[in-house]
Amino acid sequence: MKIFIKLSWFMKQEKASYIWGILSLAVIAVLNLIPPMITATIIDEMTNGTLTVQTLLLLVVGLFINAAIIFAMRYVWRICIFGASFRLERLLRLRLFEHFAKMSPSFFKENRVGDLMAHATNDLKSVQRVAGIGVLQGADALISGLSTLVAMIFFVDLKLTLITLIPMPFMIIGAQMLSKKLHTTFHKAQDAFSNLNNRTLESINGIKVTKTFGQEKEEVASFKEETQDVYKKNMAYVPWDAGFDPLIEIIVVICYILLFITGATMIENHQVSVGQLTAMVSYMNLLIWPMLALGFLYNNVERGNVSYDRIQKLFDVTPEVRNVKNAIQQVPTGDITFDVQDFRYEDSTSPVIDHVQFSVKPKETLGIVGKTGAGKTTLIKLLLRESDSFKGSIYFGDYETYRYDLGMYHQAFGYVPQDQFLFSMSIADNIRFGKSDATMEEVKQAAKLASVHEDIEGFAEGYETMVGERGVSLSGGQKQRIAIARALLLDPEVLILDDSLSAVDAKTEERILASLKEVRNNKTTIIVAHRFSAIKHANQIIVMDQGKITERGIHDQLAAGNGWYAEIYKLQETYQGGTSYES
Ligand SMILES: Nc1ncnc2c1ncn2[C@@H]1O[C@H](COP(=O)(O)OP(=O)(O)OP(=O)(O)O)[C@@H](O)[C@H]1O
Repeated sequence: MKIFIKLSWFMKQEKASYIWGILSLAVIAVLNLIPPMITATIIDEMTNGTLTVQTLLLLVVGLFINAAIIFAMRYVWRICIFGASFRLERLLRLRLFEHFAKMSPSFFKENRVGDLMAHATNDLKSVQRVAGIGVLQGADALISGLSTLVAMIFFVDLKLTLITLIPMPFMIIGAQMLSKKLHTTFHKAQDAFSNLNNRTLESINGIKVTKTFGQEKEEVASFKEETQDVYKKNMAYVPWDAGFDPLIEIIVVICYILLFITGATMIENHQVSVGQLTAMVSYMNLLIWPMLALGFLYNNVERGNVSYDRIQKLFDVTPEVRNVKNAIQQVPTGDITFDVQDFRYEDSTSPVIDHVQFSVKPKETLGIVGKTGAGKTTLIKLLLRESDSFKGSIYFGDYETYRYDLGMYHQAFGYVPQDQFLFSMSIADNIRFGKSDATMEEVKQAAKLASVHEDIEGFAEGYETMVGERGVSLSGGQKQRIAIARALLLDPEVLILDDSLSAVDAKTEERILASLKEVRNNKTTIIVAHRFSAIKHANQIIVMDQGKITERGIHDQLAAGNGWYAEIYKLQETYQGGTSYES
C-alpha cells in the first residue's frame, strides 16, 4: 500500500474530492443495506398477515427515495474520485512532457522513444488507476464489505453469516490470482499488437524499398510470423478470461447452498424468519463486489507502485544542461569567441573537438567545411549549448555561454539542422513555429527570402497546405527551404545553416545566399556546407578534420593554397554545379 503514501501529496491536494467521494461511497454502502431490510419486513408482515396498505405504500416510497439518493451519490463519487484520478494523470503527463522538453539529446539516445511513450501511456494509466479505481476498490472493500457484514450479523444472524461466508476467502484469492494472469496475458497480447502496428507502418512506409529489392515474399513471411504471434498471445488470454466468471459463480453458488441448507434448518428452528433469509440472499449479492474489489485491489496497487517508481526514475534524471544560479536574463548579442580544447561524447575515445579556436563578429558569415565526421555539427551543438561540459570557453558577447538563462540564450539563434523536421500542420504554421504571432505578410516575406514562396503558391491550398502524413508530399529541397524560412522569420542574432542547402539546385542556392547577404548584413551567419559554393562568400572559412581546424581563411586564399580545401574545390569545379564531396 506504499503507493498511497507516495501519492499522498496529490491526495492532500485533492482532499475535498476524495473526502466527498468516499463519503458518498459510505452513504451508498449504508443505503444499500436498507432495501433487503424493507423486503424482509414486507415478506414477514405478509407471512404474518399484518401488512397494511399504508405500511406497504410507506415502504415502497422509502425504497424509491433510497434508490434516488443512491443514484445521486453514485454520480457524486464518480465525479469526485475518477475526476481527481484524471487530474492526476493530466498533471503527471504534463510534468513528464515538460521534463522531456528539458532533456538533452543524450537522454533520448539512452531512452528509446517507444519506452518513453510507454511511460507516458501505460505507466501513467496504472498510476491513474490507483488514484481512481484503486481508491474505489479500497473504499468499497472496507466500507461496503464491513457494513454488509455488520448488517448480516445484526439484522440476520452471526452463525448463518459465518457458515455462508466460508467460501468467500477463496473468491478473494481467486480474483487476485486471475486478475494478475489476465493482466499479464492481456498486456502481452497488447504489446504484440502494438509491435504488429509498428511493423505494418514500417512495411508500408518502406514498401518502395521492399519492391525495389524484390523482398515482397520475405516481407509477407515475416509479417505472417508477427500476426501468428498476436494470435497466440490473444489465445493465451482467452482461458483466463473464460475462467473468471465461472470461478466466481461456483463460489457464489457454494455460498448459496450453504446459506439455504443452514437457513432452512434455522427457519425450522425459528432462529431466523423467511424475510431474514431473503435479506441474507440480497446481502450475499451485495458482498460479492467488495470481495472481488479486495482481490483486484492488490494487483492494481502493485502495478501502480511499480509504474510510479518508473516514472519517478525519469523525473530523477536531471537535464545535462541547466541554468546556473543567477543566470543572465538577457538575449546575447555581440562577438562569439569559441575556444574549446577538448570535447568528447560519453562514448568517444578521442576528442571530437580538439583545440578549436575562432571568433565571429556580428555582420560576419562564418563558413565551416570538412570531411564527414570531422566535428562540424558537434561544434554547432556546443554553440547551441546541447552540452556545457567541455574543456575551454565559449563567449557570446560579454559572458561565457553557460552563464545565460537557457531560454534567453536560445532566443539568439535561428537553427536549421541537417535533419530538419516539419510538423503535421500547415506550411504557414510550420514557418511561424518560433514566432506564433507572426503575420501572414511576415511568413510570406520569410518564404520569399528562402526562395520557397513560389513553390508554396503553387500548391492548391497555398500556405494553408498541410504538411505530414495526411498532407502534401514535399521534396527534400522544399522541406529545407521551409525550414530556412522558419529560421529567417525570427531574424535571429545568429543564423545557423547546418548543411541546409544540400538539396537545392545551384541557382536556388545562389538566390538564397543573395537574400541572406541582404537581410543579414548586421547579424552573424554560420553556414556548414559540403558544397563550397554555399560558403564562398563567407568572411571567414574554417576547415575541420578529426575535430581540429586544419585550414582557415577566405575562399580565394584557401582555393589558391595547396591544402584539402583547394583539392576539393578543384574537384567541385570540374563537376560543374558543385558536387558535394564525401572523401
Ligand atoms: N551523439 C553522439 N554521440 C557519440 N558520438 C557522436 C555523436 N554525434 C556525433 N558523434 C561522433 O562525433 C564525430 C563528429 O560528428 P559530427 O556529426 O560533429 O561530424 P560532422 O562533421 O558534422 O559530419 P557530417 O558532415 O557527416 O555531418 C563523429 O565521429 C560522430 O560519429
